[in-house]
Amino acid sequence: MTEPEQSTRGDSTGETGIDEAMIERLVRAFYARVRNDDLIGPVFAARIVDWEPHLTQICAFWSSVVLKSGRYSGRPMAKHLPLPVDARHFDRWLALFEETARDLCPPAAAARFTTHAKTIAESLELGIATHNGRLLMRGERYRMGTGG
Ligand code: HEM
Repeated sequence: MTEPEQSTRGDSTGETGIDEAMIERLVRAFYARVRNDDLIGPVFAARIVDWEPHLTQICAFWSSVVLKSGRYSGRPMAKHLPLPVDARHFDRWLALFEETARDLCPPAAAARFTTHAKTIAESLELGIATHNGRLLMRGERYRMGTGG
């Protein structure tokens, strides 16, 4: 009674129809495209040896974000800080994500995923810039190798 958030197995968010199965389909299709991408594929290939545990974590992450299931308890910012990525990589990541969500999900669900992805990507890009000694102004993008 007091913990409604805990019982989300197979639950869906009413208006969008998002449930755990949709999240898993989206995550698998998205990372299949990511792995084939010439810009961001190599960044993942250099760090992820075994994809199944990664995909499990990412499904738990999206379940926590969208279904509020509390299944994910990692620290995504810390994992991204050392990565050699900037605005170009985030733009590609988002373009692939948006395209995959549009291909696989009903419009309201795709919009929901994409809105969250954009906010999180923006915060990761900001964190990475700061980690590399760049303080971004509002709306400014992080470009690697452009000095302080
Ligand atoms: C430039 C774009 C991105 C690249 C190249 C990238 C790459 C990576 C890599 C290589 C890892 C594994 C790190 C490790 O285990 O040491 C990782 C983890 C993760 N990524 Fe990203 N990422 C990007 C953007 C995003 C965005 C926008 C999100 C969310 C919307 C996201 C969500 C996650 C999460 C949740 C994890 C951690 C999973 C865990 O706890 O093990 N990533 N990412």
